[in-house]
Amino acid sequence: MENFEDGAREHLLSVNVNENDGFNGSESKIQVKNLTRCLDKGASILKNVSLEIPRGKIMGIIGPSGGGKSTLLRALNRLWEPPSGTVFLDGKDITGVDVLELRRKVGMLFQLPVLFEELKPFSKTGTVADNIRYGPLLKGKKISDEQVYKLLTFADLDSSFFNKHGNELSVGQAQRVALARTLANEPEVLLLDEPTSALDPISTQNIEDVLVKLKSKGMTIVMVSHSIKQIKRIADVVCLLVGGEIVEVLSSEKLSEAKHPMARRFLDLSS
Ligand SMILES: Nc1ncnc2c1ncn2[C@@H]1O[C@H](COP(=O)(O)OP(=O)(O)OP(=O)(O)O)[C@@H](O)[C@H]1O
Repeated sequence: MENFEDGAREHLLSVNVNENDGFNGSESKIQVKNLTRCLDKGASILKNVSLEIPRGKIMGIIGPSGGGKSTLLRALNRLWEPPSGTVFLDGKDITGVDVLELRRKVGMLFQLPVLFEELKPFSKTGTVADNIRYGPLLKGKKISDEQVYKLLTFADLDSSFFNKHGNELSVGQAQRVALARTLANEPEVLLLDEPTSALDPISTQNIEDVLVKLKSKGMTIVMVSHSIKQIKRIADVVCLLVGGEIVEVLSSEKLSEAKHPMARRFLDLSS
């Protein structure tokens, strides 16, 4: 953590590690129990999915297209509203938690970053700094310039980005700003839906490095990726989702030992 100075470290650690919450490192941060999503026409996107997402680790979610990966991820911060009694954060049913509070705790980064041009009622300019400040301002907290610089540094962006606008950034830079903006909310969990699929290898590595740093601070990370290589590089645990069902959960070193025929086929064709 050479670049991340004390203030910002405290800023993140204060929310990521809570010694008194009754869990230890080996227990689940998120539990999914018998989660099903059916479409109006009767088809199921998710079929009775149960999953333990370990605290302070990176879990990769992989599987063929249309298998329900994004739907599962979106259920974890109620971008899709799961039925009550199916998703728990620190043992608490997330459908009983205020949705904005939940989304601060469980932040999400998408495949293509979108920076806000106008941030009513706080700013009309929509600079990188304005974007980073937006989440905390919504709950009445103004973060200082110094904290913004520290979040930029943490996301591997130098201070020249502070006053830039979204249209001056590459997709990779915008993705790192989006990450800094999410981190300004001090999330405990980070959900990522193919966050590097639009990025070049160097930008991809920058994002992966930041994710590994966040994990080392105790953050729980859940990442959907189509890259088996990426999953092997950074994930601790891998969940294989095929046709709306979890067919295997393995440590990433044991991915090649997956037994389910569809999972095997997917892995063979992807490697
Ligand atoms: N709101 C919706 N209404 C109708 N069908 C939906 C909806 N959301 C998802 N689906 C369908 O559910 C299935 C699973 O979608 P989902 O995006 O979760 O899969 P995925 O594994 O993330 O796919 P990909 O890897 O292609 O992104 C797909 O067939 C999709 O078309």
